[in-house]
Amino acid sequence: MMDQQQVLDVLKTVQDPFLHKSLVETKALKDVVIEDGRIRLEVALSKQDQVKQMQIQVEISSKLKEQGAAAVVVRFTVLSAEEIRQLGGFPVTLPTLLSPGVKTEFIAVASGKGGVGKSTVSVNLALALARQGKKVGLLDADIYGFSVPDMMGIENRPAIKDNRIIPVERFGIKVISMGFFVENNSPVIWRGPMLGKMLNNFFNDVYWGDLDYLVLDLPPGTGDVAMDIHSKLPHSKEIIVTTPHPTAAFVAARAGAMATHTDHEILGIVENMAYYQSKKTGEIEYVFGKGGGDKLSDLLKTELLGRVPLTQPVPKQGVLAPGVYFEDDPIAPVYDEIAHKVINKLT
Ligand SMILES: Nc1ncnc2c1ncn2[C@@H]1O[C@H](COP(=O)(O)OP(=O)(O)OP(=O)(O)O)[C@@H](O)[C@H]1O
Repeated sequence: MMDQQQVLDVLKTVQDPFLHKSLVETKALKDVVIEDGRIRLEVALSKQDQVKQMQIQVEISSKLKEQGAAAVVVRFTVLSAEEIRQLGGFPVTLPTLLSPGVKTEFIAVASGKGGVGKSTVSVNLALALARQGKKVGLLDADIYGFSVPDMMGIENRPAIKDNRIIPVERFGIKVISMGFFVENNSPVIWRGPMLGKMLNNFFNDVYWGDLDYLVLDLPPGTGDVAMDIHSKLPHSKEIIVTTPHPTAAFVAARAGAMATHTDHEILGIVENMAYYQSKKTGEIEYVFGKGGGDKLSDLLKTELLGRVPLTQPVPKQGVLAPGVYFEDDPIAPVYDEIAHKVINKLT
């Protein structure tokens, strides 16, 4: 007569193919029913992969049959991101080419919809972190709508050394963007699997070296690519960018919901284009409405990290970087304050 202990003894000898730990260590067994020698199991793996599932199904069922089971049915589910995190995450944590021994925090910048200033916030947060003496990388993962190279005025391309991509350095930040890999700003028309591969390359083949923070400019919304990144980076922390309009905050809440769904901790909200202050009279106008940032932080039970006013960066003589608020720009302290809060939260 088969019993649950025999099932566990067998699962001890079968490994999760991605975590390389036994299915007992990963607490993969979610349900088991044994009736007249017939066994029905529910097993959670760390990723959904049909080929691996088939192999494991064959392995488990042949081992249980050797023990006397008459029939074995295995149903597969996926471990939650939290379970994976508790197990120490995937052995190959992304990006793999970070210097060993250095703890890099991933900060993903997300938004509910396009055009709210997600890339602007990513770039200027990266710069503000660097101003505080941190080693910072910036990954423009907005694959369809990359804009970081233009904003930072990057004209050169990454070098390739020993089969690895070396990020371009600009203002002390190591930058990688899809824009470096397309000709003449041509539109990216790739579909899901190719994009997934490109992202893997960004994570795996780029030599990031020594980083304290890797800021990720995510694609807007909750589409496939954003979802993919969420699941690829189980440890990343998120900042959500919204405009002050309450409806925009409502849309941004969806990006927040995706973050929480994938167990990403939300560091806080940045309300961009929060108000316009007249340079002549000092009068403040709420051009895009008011209260969106507060509403979103209430909804997501997180902090409002900062309000960035509507204003163009002051150009720096001889430097082309139209999206950068340099250290002497009146807006720089707003970003410094946001960076300061982020550093405190992550320390
Ligand atoms: N606070 C601001 N004041 C004035 N202009 C801004 C501000 N923030 C962003 N912009 C401008 O708004 C436009 C959209 O910004 P940005 O590209 O950062 O948005 P996005 O959310 O990343 O958009 P997408 O998702 O489409 O890439 C840019 O031209 C940018 O320079």
